[in-house]
Amino acid sequence: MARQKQKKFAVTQQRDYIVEPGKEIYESIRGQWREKIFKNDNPIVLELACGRGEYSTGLGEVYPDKNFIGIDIKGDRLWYGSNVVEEKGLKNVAFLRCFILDLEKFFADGEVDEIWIVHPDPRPRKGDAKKRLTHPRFLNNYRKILKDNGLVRFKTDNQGLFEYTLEVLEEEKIPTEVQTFNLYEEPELMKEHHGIKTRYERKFTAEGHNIHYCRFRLHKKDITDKYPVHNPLLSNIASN
Ligand SMILES: C[S@@+](CC[C@H](N)C(=O)[O-])C[C@H]1O[C@@H](n2cnc3c(N)ncnc32)[C@H](O)[C@@H]1O
Repeated sequence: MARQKQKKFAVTQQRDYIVEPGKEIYESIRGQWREKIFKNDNPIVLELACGRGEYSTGLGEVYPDKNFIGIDIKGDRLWYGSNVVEEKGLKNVAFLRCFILDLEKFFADGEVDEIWIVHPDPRPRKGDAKKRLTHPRFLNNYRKILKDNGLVRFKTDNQGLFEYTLEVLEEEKIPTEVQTFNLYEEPELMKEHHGIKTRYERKFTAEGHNIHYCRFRLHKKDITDKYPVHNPLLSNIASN
């Protein structure tokens, strides 16, 4: 019932900082986030698979001199996060509703300074490896929108996904700056998270899962044409 109400609210109320299908700005925002949404020149940080966007709103409060964009395909979750933005009066937090593989349609080359990937779906089936957000084809896409040497932070409760990610990074010759299988035992690394725990993290820790965390940097020189490129001028946004 509450979920239905939220969806109705989402289509009836306009919020300028939510970029979603049906809005004119949806197709013209590429390369213009600072100018059109944030009206400043500050760094842009993405939270991928953001759900309710706890990192965007939490970090947005801690770092008023950075811009945060929570990205997810599920609109009702973004609307939950947008209520937090309204309550806290945050001017540096926005949301984008799109598929993560389509990031290139919405961000220009080098427009993004940093990426957080927070508890994405683990996709444990072998045949689903291509859908994992740390599969090389996703890393390739992140390289295109990140500035050179841009930072990626990855957090998951899922040991299989974490091990898979470390394997991918090793194969791609991407060194991790830090990595831990139990973040909660690393007080220095915990500081980077500012006490923020997402809805899924609270659920997973209550079930006794450890939280895994690593960060690494991606270089433009490693962009490959091995994976199909989304051309924002050619692809149809509605065809997701
Ligand atoms: C397990 S939930 C985690 C949500 C949130 N980060 C948290 O920790 O509470 C994974 C989220 O990723 C989103 N998601 C999964 N694959 C996606 C994709 N390819 N593009 C956009 N969103 C995606 C889902 O809609 C879902 O909200």
